Amino acid sequence: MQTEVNEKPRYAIVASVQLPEVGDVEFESSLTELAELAKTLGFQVVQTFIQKRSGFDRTAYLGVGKREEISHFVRASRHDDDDEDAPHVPNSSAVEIDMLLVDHEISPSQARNLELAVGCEVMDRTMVILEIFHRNARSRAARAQVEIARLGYMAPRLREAAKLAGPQGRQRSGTGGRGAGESHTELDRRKVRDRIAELQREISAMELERKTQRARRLERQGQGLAGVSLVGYTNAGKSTLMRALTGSEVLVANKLFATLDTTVRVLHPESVPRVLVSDTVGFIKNLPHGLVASFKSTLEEALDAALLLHVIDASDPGFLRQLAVTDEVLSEIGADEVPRIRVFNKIDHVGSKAEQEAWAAELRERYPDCVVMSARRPEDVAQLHATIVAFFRQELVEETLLLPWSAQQLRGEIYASCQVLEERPEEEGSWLRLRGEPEQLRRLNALLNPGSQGREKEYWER
Ligand SMILES: Nc1nc2c(ncn2[C@@H]2O[C@H](COP(=O)(O)OP(=O)(O)OP(=O)(O)O)[C@@H](O)[C@H]2O)c(=O)[nH]1
Ligand SMILES: [Mg+2]
Repeated sequence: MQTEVNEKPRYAIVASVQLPEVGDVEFESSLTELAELAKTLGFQVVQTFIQKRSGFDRTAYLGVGKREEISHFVRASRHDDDDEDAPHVPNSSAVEIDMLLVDHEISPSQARNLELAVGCEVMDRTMVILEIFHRNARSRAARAQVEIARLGYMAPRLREAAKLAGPQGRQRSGTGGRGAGESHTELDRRKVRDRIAELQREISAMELERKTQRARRLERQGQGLAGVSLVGYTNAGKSTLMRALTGSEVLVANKLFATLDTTVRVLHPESVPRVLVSDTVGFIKNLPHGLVASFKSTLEEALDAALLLHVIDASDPGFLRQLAVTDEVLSEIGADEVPRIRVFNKIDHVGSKAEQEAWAAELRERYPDCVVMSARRPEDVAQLHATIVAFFRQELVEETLLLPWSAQQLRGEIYASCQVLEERPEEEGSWLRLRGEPEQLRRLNALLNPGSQGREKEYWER
């Protein structure tokens, strides 16, 4: 795993093209987000260059004039004294720029041309996100998934580098004398393909293991799908809520994509039926496609859930866009059918008490069944806990069952999965008046009366 060797701050500049169909608010919030993402990678953004264009420049994303402006800025930041062209750019002398971040995904050749034009490394939005995922992935499965996405992204870029380097420039691409550029590219391509296949096999094996574990867990819980998933945009507060709702120690961090694996815990204080809460990976605008695909399995837990809590940062000016992105991704992974409660979190972070109240009222009006809360207020968390429990209770039905003395091993499961409203011991066993999920009551019925009504009769007649 990558350790942060270089603690020295690194300085970056950001560039973005504003297309005519993109409004100022959306454009700005995307840039702010990119700066946050950059911060997560240890970069400090010192300058932003924007250009309004009807489309991206085909060769190098930005137009010629903007490329030159940036190139001057970068050179000036390096105090390049030999460079008589190097202009005096105000404020540029304080730090040395070593990265240009671009707020779109650009093609390998655009990236390459842009690098040559501005004189420093270029990273596009996709690469930035992939890099964060790469650093934060913890479990074997998440690491493999991220590696596949990275390889998919890097492969055409390696080819581009080799192509541009050509036979004479091979040392530039760092390949060393290993045959002609072309065959080297071929070799790389095969290596990448093989590695992806290998990773995919690993993931399949892990998935199988996970499925078995999940089945076993569900079996043990004996309660079908009483699960809640916390989903939502990155940094919305999902893990914080998970912690508050389950009393567990999951990673909470004020950085993007702190959580990359799904964790599952039991709702605490425990309820009847027991509810499992899972925390999931955060969503983001333009999630690289390789990641959407590879994280589907991580998000599968979300699809298992009977209820989704869509957590939204109510204090973020860009919350509408974030909400829409989450809705889109959920729909892409086929989660439209799962009941959903919108949870507007971080209301404590909205300004004065009066502003918080006004904003909460507005949200409640706009989204009638939503919850507005702060994960930092225990009373709000208790309220959310109650909302979750109520959701699962509304589905419950009542039934009276006989638990024969010979089937006492089921007692634990019954008490864990149903509310026992009344218990009346009789000669043949205990009569239990239960409230539980219809599915679970059917299951208990089948266990207590295996196969047929006849058996049930036997109990009576014995
Ligand atoms: N003020 C305030 N801060 C909160 C609240 N909930 C969470 N936070 C903070 O928001 C930051 C992000 O919280 P997380 O719980 O890690 O967010 P997440 O949604 O799990 O983020 P990812 O794992 O990156 O998707 C942390 O610094 C939390 O302390 C809240 O209700 N109010
Ligand atoms: Mg998290």
